[in-house]
Amino acid sequence: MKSRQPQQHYIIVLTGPAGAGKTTVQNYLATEYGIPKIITHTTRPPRAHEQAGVHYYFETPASFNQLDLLESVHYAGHQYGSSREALDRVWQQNPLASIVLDTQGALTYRKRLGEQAVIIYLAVPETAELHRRMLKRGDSPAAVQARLHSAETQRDLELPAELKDVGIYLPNREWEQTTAQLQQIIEKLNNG
Ligand SMILES: Nc1ncnc2c1ncn2[C@@H]1O[C@H](COP(=O)(O)OP(=O)(O)OP(=O)(O)O)[C@@H](O)[C@H]1O
Ligand SMILES: Nc1nc2c(ncn2[C@@H]2O[C@H](COP(=O)(O)O)[C@@H](O)[C@H]2O)c(=O)[nH]1
Repeated sequence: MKSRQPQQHYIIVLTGPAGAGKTTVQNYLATEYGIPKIITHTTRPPRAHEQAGVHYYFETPASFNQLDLLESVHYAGHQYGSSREALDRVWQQNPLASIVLDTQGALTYRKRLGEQAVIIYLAVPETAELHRRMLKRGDSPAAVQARLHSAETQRDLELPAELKDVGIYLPNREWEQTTAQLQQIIEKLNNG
C-alpha cells in the first residue's frame, strides 16, 4: 500500500500598504476556508473596535521586550512582532495559517521559512484610494494622514525587490476578482 505523504504546512503572509485590505482578506480566509489567523503583538494602542487577543495582543514596551519573537519591526512609531510558538501551535491543528505583516516582516518570514511562507502582496497603488478606505474604516483624518505619510507606508507601496520573483502580486480592487484569485491560491496549496 502506498503511504500518504504528510501534508505540507504553509503560512499565508498578507502584506501591502496600510489600508490595502490585508485584514479584510485574512478575515475572509478564516470564514470562507477556515484558515486560522496568527495574532501578532503590538505596542500600538487599540483602535475603537479592536479587542485584545482577537485583533492583537496589546503590549507595553516592557512586556513587548520580554517576548520570544520570530521577527519584529518598528512601524509608524510602534513595535510589532510575531512568535514562532504561535505558528507551531496553529500548525499542529491545521496545515494552513495566515498572518498580516508589513513588507519587512514578509521578507523575514520568507528568509526564515522559505517556500512555506506564501507571500501575497495586496496592491492598491493609489494613495487616494488607501485614504478613502482608511476613513471608511473609521480612522480619524489625522491618523490617516500620519499613517499615509509614514516612511513605512511609503515603502510598502511597492513589493520589495527581493520578493518580486517569489511573492504573489494581487491587486485588491474589485472584491469578486480578489476572491477568485484567492480561491486559486488556496486550491493550489491544498493540492500541493
Ligand atoms: N477590494 C476592496 N474594495 C473596497 N474596499 C475594500 C476592499 N478591500 C478592503 N476594503 C476596505 O478597506 C478598508 C481597509 O481594509 P483593512 O483594514 O483590511 O486594511 P489593512 O491592509 O489591514 O490596513 P492596516 O495595515 O492599516 O491595518 C476597510 O474598510 C475594508 O472594508
Ligand atoms: N513585521 C510585522 N508587521 C506587523 C505585525 N503585526 C502587524 N504588522 C503590520 O504592521 C502594520 C501596521 O498595522 P496596524 O494594525 O497598526 O495598521 C501593517 O502593515 C501590519 O501588516 C508583526 O507582527 N510583524
